Amino acid sequence: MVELRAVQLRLGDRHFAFDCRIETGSMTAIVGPSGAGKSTLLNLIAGFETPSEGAVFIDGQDVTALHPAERPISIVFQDNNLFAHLDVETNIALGLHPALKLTAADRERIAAALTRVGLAKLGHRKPGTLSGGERQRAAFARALVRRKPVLLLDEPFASLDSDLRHKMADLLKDLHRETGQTIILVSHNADDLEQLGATVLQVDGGQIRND
Ligand SMILES: Nc1ncnc2c1ncn2[C@@H]1O[C@H](COP(=O)(O)OP(=O)(O)OP(=O)(O)O)[C@@H](O)[C@H]1O
Repeated sequence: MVELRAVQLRLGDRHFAFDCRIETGSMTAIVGPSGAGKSTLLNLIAGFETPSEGAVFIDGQDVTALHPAERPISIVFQDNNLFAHLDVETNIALGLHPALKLTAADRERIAAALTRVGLAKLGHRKPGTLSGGERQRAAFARALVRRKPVLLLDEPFASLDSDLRHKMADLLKDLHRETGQTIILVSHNADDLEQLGATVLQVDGGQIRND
């Protein structure tokens, strides 16, 4: 499970205090008003923010001092963090092996992930030549090949039209069923959450709301 134990964090004049458990294998949606602290909660789990007090555990391991790359997670963020100078395929390959030493099986996995997100023909394009939705799908494909125990997504469907939103939500559901990963996402969209059947974690004023 993913656990935040008495975590405290200050960013500017904002104070965050999180204490919660997210069950292993669950699909959990972090919801709440703008500025509530949803992305901050995700950043604490990912390791982009470090608590001033308390600890973050993932599957029983204290990861509080670990760099994001050392944590058993993959991430899809709003800005989809793709490298602009590398083509889509290479961006995805980096999710598998930072040194890019790919086997034939790795290449097959990359091709399969691209096909699954509907980008089979765009593997050789640079992110700058793709639409926002295509970039988001490429970031999703990278998370697909990594297969870490925890998948974090911040507004993963934000720049997709409603048709594609549905398809990607279905894909996420299939992935969840197949891999049993713990999936934690931030979403503002009630339709997406209903479609995903996600367990809801309410954040407000920098804390978890328990009602
Ligand atoms: N580095 C920072 N320095 C100062 N304030 C920050 C910093 N990072 C975030 N904040 C503030 O903390 C609050 C929570 O931010 P966060 O991004 O977690 O909210 P959110 O719930 O994800 O909001 P949204 O739905 O609008 O994306 C916001 O008021 C934000 O301005």
